[in-house]
Amino acid sequence: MGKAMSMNLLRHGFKVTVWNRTLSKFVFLLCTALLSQYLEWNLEICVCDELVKHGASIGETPAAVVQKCKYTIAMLSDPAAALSVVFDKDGVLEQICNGKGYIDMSTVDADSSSKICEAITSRGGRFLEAPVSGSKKPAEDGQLVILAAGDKSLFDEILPAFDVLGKKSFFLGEVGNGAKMKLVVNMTMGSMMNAFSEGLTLAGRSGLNPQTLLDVLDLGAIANPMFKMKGPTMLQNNYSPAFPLKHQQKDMRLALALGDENAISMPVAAAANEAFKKARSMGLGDLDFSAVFETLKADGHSS
Ligand SMILES: NC(=O)C1=CN([C@@H]2O[C@H](COP(=O)(O)OP(=O)(O)OC[C@H]3O[C@@H](n4cnc5c(N)ncnc54)[C@H](OP(=O)(O)O)[C@@H]3O)[C@@H](O)[C@H]2O)C=CC1
Ligand SMILES: O=CC(=O)O
Repeated sequence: MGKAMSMNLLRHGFKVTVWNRTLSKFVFLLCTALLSQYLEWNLEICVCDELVKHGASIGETPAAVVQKCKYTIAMLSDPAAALSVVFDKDGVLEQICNGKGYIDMSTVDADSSSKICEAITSRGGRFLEAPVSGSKKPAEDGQLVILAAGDKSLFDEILPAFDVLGKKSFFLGEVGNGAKMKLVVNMTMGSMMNAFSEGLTLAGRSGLNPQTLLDVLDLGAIANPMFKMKGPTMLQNNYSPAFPLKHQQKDMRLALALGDENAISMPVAAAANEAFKKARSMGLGDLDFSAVFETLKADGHSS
């Protein structure tokens, strides 16, 4: 996601400095690779190297990026990564100060976002959480839906960048609201994906053509872009990752924790989370979240 979003900003004339944890790993590995000739290490340069070809500069650490830039955008896997990039050595806090803005677009829980906000603002910086809805393709096409909350003045200043990254930016008020909105959306999406997988499996096992099911669904009241896009690839057992399953399971887990805090019973989401956990235990975590379909195949045929 970070790569697609950076590429988009570059295409639209923004000056971009990038940092990725793997790049620092690569710098170290390259020296060793000269001796050991492990070719796969050369692949590791891709994430940032391609961006550099399109005009990006490289920051050696998160702190170096913040030092150089007025606005820093983070797009990281989960709460642990988001916290680490801010609080750890060479992290954002070492350079954030008055006049600088930090925008975290990762999907995290409201508590982690609030912790980051407090740390940034206590050093004089401004903070916005801005998780996004939409996957790799919408990120490449600048069609994300941005769910921002926090510092309104920072939101207004960063809007030209959001307008490039997304098709619509919502400002949802105080920090935490963007994180919560994103988790509610992905909890719904994850539950839908499981119902869809069960429908495809039931159709196939009961003697119907699953392709015909896709056509029927697409003409009715529950037609939606996700079924339309994922259905055909799922029927081909193609789970090339757009939204990694491990991240969908993380979002289910965080949404269930939000339900817990608010005493909301969510049996459907809880069952969906179990299915995603099962998929992870089957080694499918790095595939697209639609690979949860495979958990039903693993159950075997009934007579
Ligand atoms: N893919 C999608 O369709 C969408 C994803 N999202 C959300 O966006 C975020 C990013 O998703 P996506 O790009 O798909 O995920 P990826 O797994 O492709 O990328 C995760 C990034 O986080 C970095 N990272 C992980 N742990 C750490 C750490 N401890 N310290 C520093 N960096 C770390 C990784 O670095 P490294 O390369 O070194 O591993 C990588 O750059 C997630 O929160 C996800 O839920 C939101 C909408 C859509
Ligand atoms: O978070 C994933 C998405 O597709 O949105």
